[in-house]
Amino acid sequence: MKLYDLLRDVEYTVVREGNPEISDIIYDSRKVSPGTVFAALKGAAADGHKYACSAIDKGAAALVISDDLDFDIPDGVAVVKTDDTRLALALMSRAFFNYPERELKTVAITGTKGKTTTAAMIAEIFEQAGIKAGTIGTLGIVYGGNTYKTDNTTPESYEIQKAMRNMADAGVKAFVIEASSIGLKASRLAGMTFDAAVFTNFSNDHIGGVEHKDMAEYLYCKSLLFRQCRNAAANIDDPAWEKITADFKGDILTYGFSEGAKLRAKNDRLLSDNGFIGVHFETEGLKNLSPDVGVPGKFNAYNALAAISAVSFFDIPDKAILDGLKIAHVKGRVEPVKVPGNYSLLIDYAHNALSMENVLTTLRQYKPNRLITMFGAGGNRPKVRRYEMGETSGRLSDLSVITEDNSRFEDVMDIIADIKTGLHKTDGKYVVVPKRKEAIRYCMLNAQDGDIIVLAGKGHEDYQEIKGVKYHMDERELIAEIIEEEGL
Ligand SMILES: CC(=O)N[C@H]1[C@@H](OP(=O)(O)OP(=O)(O)OC[C@H]2O[C@@H](n3ccc(=O)[nH]c3=O)[C@H](O)[C@@H]2O)O[C@H](CO)[C@@H](O)[C@@H]1O[C@H](C)C(=O)N[C@@H](C)C(=O)N[C@H](CCC(=O)O)C(=O)O
Ligand SMILES: Nc1ncnc2c1ncn2[C@@H]1O[C@H](COP(=O)(O)OP(=O)(O)OP(=O)(O)O)[C@@H](O)[C@H]1O
Repeated sequence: MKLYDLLRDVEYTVVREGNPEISDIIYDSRKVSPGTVFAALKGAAADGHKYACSAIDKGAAALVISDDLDFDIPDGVAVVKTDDTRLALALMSRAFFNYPERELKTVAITGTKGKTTTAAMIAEIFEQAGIKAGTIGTLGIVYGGNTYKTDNTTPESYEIQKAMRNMADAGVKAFVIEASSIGLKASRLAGMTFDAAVFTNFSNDHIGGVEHKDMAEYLYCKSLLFRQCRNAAANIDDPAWEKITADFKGDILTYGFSEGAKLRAKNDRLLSDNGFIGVHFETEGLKNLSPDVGVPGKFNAYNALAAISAVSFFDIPDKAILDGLKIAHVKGRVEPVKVPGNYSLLIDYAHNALSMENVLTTLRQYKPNRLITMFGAGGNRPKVRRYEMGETSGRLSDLSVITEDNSRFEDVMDIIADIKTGLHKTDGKYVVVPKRKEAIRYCMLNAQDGDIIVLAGKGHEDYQEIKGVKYHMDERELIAEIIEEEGL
């Protein structure tokens, strides 16, 4: 594509004439190859303008800058100047990948908590309706059964546009993205108009360092999403909803348990039945539904409401909503695994005391026969984490099954001894089964009716790291092997 075609949506002035054919857009000088355009971004740690010279040395055909350069531009290199090179990068990337959003139904979710879960629910509902879906968020770029890791929850605009193009070319029809406040601030979503934008909730997070200067800025950045959407939905039970959606020019679909919500929820109750751990509620107003949501805790009723609101802007049958909400989950986060027997087995990524506290407190509300937590702790990481995890599990579990995790260069039994030190501060019962597969076997063979068993620590990971080597280890596979070996 010719440079000026690429720049068709950008406001710029020409510093050095030239309209070369552009092979790719690059924003990191180290990745420049001949014939590319280099966009100089000012970042938290560096200023891309400092690397413009090196980009030219590597063959960049054109530069997009916002500041004057302090060297003579060699002949044959086109240069344009714009106020905001991050915005220019986003607009050029859309054009370069031929506006993939035009081929996709698009949903963006913002909020402090619940983005990843809500995105998974929305994607599953689309899939249940026969519409192939792709997501971008904390888990990475996910579509067609594959996951591609990204550096950020909301990646750089170029990466988003490229992923959307790949999705559209692979037959994906619905695209769901987590819009982080930092991503919005850094124009990573600039130029796009989403079919639907959803606000989940707002609380203190991401303040300080390279993130937001204060809560006001954090709120403002989240609100930016509602300037670039055709439809909007917001959690009316969160006091920040009006401020966050203030710039939306249209009717907001409010959801929540409050009287005034357009999609009103009521009669919520925790569900625990033969391995199914979730939450049930009914809705009225916009839709009369009675969904069983397959992930635990009342907060997941809110995520489900956010998902129902989002898909209500598209022509999605109620059955797909109900089926989707029943099975949607985020891999490795309170992920249910089907097992024979009348108990629940969950895989969760909790690998520190805080996340363990969150998940175990949520599960305690289900009043299980016993709450059993199997976990280890990482080697070559602060020992305090082990003491804290031991103490938290001891306090909140009926039985702790202590095992190995990524022991790295440490002896597993030393790590287990540290966990026991923390656990001994409580009167929690425990057993030690050092080999992880054997620990899972122990949990499964000793499960009683109504137990909830959490395999904590590995989550979505499919490896175990021992002495510098990452060995394949997927807990789902281990569970399947145990079922087969034990004839369960
Ligand atoms: C503070 C921040 O947001 N940094 C992000 C930003 O990097 P940056 O622009 O600050 O990078 P920089 O190192 O200052 O460099 C500036 C420019 O010079 C270029 N450069 C640099 C060196 C060189 O030799 N040549 C060169 O051209 C860089 O490629 C860059 O374009 O742009 C990068 C590419 O998009 C991001 O990966 C990076 O995210 C870092 C890893 C990060 O931690 N970001 C966090 C704060 C973040 O974005 N978090 C949100 C929220 C997560 C949540 O909700 O939990 C997220 O969406 O992930
Ligand atoms: N709607 C919600 N309200 C409050 N807490 C929630 C909600 N949804 C999820 N959580 C809690 O936040 C954790 C993270 O959830 P999720 O990954 O869906 O959110 P996120 O917005 O993507 O967060 P992050 O950016 O931290 O990854 C969950 O494990 C749960 O403890």
